[in-house]
Amino acid sequence: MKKIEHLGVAVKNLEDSNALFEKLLGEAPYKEEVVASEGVRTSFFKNGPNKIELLESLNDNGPIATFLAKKGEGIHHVAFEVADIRSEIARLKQEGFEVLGDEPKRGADNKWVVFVHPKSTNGILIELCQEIK
Ligand SMILES: CC[C@H](C(=O)O)C(=O)SCCNC(=O)CCNC(=O)[C@H](O)C(C)(C)COP(=O)(O)OP(=O)(O)OC[C@H]1O[C@@H](n2cnc3c(N)ncnc32)[C@H](O)[C@@H]1OP(=O)(O)O
Ligand SMILES: [Co+2]
Repeated sequence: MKKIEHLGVAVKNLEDSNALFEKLLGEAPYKEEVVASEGVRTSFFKNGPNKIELLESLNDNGPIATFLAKKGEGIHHVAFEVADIRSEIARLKQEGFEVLGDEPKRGADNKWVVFVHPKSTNGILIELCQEIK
């Protein structure tokens, strides 16, 4: 793992939360992006070397909708940047982590992504991200 790539925050309303985080961070989001495969609409804020990803659900049954229904708004996942996502998938599986899927999938912000189930990581949903060159 190279660094924390972003913190994912589940929100009910992206426009309201964009305005709130713009006040908090002192700058506007640098992008908004729909990731239909995940049923999410996202916005990204840079904060020095770090990023915050806000996620609103596009449907009533996707991961963000389920999370919001159960836990309300808040930190949803921690994403790590990796150099080689496929070798990280193999390594983590070997180490006994529950990696969700054998292959990376296309995520937001021009990344290949995969997730690790929170039950194998002390309750934190982990995302691995590799830049798509
Ligand atoms: C990819 C675009 C973008 C990007 O950055 O590129 C994103 O980040 S998209 C983010 C949204 N997509 C995902 O989260 C995909 C991975 N998540 C999943 O596959 C599911 O959410 C999963 C498997 C983690 C949970 O789904 P499930 O249907 O099992 O929901 P449950 O509510 O039954 O959860 C089971 C169990 O896990 C706990 N849980 C669920 N989500 C989280 C979470 N984000 N953080 C911590 N814990 C979580 C939940 O409370 C349940 O625990 P229990 O003790 O049984 O109540
Ligand atoms: Co993310």
